Amino acid sequence: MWKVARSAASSLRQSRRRMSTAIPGPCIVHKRGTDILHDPWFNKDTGFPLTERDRLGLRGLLPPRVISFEQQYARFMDAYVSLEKNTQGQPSNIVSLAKWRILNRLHDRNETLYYRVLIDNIKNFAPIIYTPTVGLVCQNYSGLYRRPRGMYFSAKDKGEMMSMIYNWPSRQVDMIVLTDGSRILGLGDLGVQGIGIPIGKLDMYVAAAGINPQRMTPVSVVFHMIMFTDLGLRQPRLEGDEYLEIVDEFIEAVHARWPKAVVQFEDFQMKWAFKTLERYRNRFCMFNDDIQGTAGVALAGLLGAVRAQGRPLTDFANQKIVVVGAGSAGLGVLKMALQAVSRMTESTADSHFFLLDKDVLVYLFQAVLILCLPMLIYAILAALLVGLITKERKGIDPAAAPFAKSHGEIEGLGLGEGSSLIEVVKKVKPHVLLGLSGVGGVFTEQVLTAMRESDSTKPAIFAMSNPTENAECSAANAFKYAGKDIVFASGSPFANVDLGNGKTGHVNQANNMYLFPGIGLGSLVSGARIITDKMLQAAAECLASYMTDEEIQSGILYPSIDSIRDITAEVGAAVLREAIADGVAEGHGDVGPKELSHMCEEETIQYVKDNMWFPVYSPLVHEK
Ligand SMILES: NC(=O)c1ccc[n+]([C@@H]2O[C@H](COP(=O)([O-])OP(=O)(O)OC[C@H]3O[C@@H](n4cnc5c(N)ncnc54)[C@H](O)[C@@H]3O)[C@@H](O)[C@H]2O)c1
Ligand SMILES: O=C(O)C[C@H](O)C(=O)O
Ligand SMILES: [Mg+2]
Repeated sequence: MWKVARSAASSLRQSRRRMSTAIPGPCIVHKRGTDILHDPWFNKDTGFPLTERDRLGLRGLLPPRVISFEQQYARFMDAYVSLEKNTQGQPSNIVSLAKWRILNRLHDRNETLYYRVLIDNIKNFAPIIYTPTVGLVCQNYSGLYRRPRGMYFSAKDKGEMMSMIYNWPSRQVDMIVLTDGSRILGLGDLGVQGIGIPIGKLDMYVAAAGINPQRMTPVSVVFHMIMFTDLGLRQPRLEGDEYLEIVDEFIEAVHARWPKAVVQFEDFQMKWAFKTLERYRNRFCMFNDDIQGTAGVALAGLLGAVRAQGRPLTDFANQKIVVVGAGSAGLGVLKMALQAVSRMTESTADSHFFLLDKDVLVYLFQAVLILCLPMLIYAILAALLVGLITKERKGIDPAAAPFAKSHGEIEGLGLGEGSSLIEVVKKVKPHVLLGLSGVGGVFTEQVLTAMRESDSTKPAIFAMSNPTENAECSAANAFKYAGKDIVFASGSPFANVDLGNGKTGHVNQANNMYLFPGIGLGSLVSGARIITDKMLQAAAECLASYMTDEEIQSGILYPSIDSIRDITAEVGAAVLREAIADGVAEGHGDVGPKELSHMCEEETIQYVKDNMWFPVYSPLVHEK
């Protein structure tokens, strides 16, 4: 609480500095009177100057005293601090939802003020508007729903999408985050309630990348029934071609109206995540955040873990990495890691990656077991059937096949098909243990303790699953059982750990939030036709090189989220430069591809920064 109050004061000082340099241009508005007050984009609440009140027909509709932006800001922060005080001691879910509600009410009322407090206090507010609270919000979305935000497409809209797209009020849209709600964080299929995720991701786009909120759309495409959803259709999910036809129709409609919009696919279940990525990536400017954004963030962290051991980056090829969870994120990470190895050694034969997941047989047993056995027995049996993926495994997903171990590769270690996690860790002695399974606590005390025998001087534990309770282990347990010399990263935020003797176990947040805003922004301002592997690689390398050796030595692999706009500007510029080098940049607005290609590195960063929107009250000019 105290931290928020203190940072509010300093944020306000920073805000003033920024305001004094920025002269906001006028904003054309086609409405008057209460219509303006009810539009969060234009509304300034009590902040409308008297002359503007006269011009826009607002005189008498507001209390007479004009309250400055700074005062409004301070009042909001005071209310937030009071809420923290008043909810002290209450269960954390209740407190988090209360904080989300107060922010959401401001979002619904006055976007300029909302985004300013978000930008200035991103470290405190990211865990509320984004992971982990956003997961809780999605689970409770039907009850929390007050007013629409974003667009919704369902199976009933087949054949109508082209006209529906024109229902969106903004003429220009730059950024779309799309979900089908089928794999929301580690929480499963939440259907239409998953819309909370695109909303949270787009809030991060505004905060980190300065995407103008009037030029973005959160979208839910949902084609199914789910028991606890009040807001969705009560129908089975579409499958096969029927599903793809709908997504095809949606993406064609988007492209027809906004051909330069970047579309981010988010939280699709694995089969559709890969399928849609392959289907659209060479035709549209799109990417899948869970596969590609996560991969870049993980790779940056893994390279940091190599540096933390005092080894050259090329040693990455020798790192033994155990990945738990062969889903969209886990496979995305391994694919990018393998590309990095092949760049370093010109061969992938020597990579030392071990992948564990459920055997498909589990899925066959699942239905029977759930019906016949109590959940505890089911959980134990399911855990027993999770293990090392080898070429012996039947029905292996084609995307996982390149990482399946051959008998020859593992027999010397005494491992085989389905070897358990504890066996693998004990025998491989990995440098890195990385979880993207969505299952909380799979890095048990025994598994973490076995990491003490790692061949690394600084074993790395990445518990990347979200939200917090789905993390493979907590930060405290990681340091307690795996030792004080580990480097630790998690997808959801954990507090740093007090190691005693005045030492701190640093907690890194290995979350794709460090990359997706820069990938989206760099693609947008380069006018990229498509998003290539090299652009994604450039993003990851940029993030990896952001940290100093000193920081890395103290276990800090990622920058503080406080500097997310600067990071995003650099990542965006790296993506832009690679888009030019890769021949996919078509230019943005008045800036053509030739002009872009003549910019030096600093100029690209400045150009990206210049394209970032910053929330200030603009003078409103009424036009009929
Ligand atoms: N930190 C980040 O930036 C980030 C990014 C993407 C995804 N995630 C998180 O990672 C998790 C997985 O996401 P995904 O998109 O890969 O989901 P997914 O459903 O595609 O994959 C999860 C995989 O884990 C496997 N699995 C389940 N239980 C397991 C167990 N006990 N041991 C080993 N494997 C097991 C599943 O069979 C599946 O293959 C989610 O919790 C998600 O929130 C985090
Ligand atoms: O949403 C996040 O926090 C990261 C990631 O995209 C996820 O699906 O968990
Ligand atoms: Mg995601």
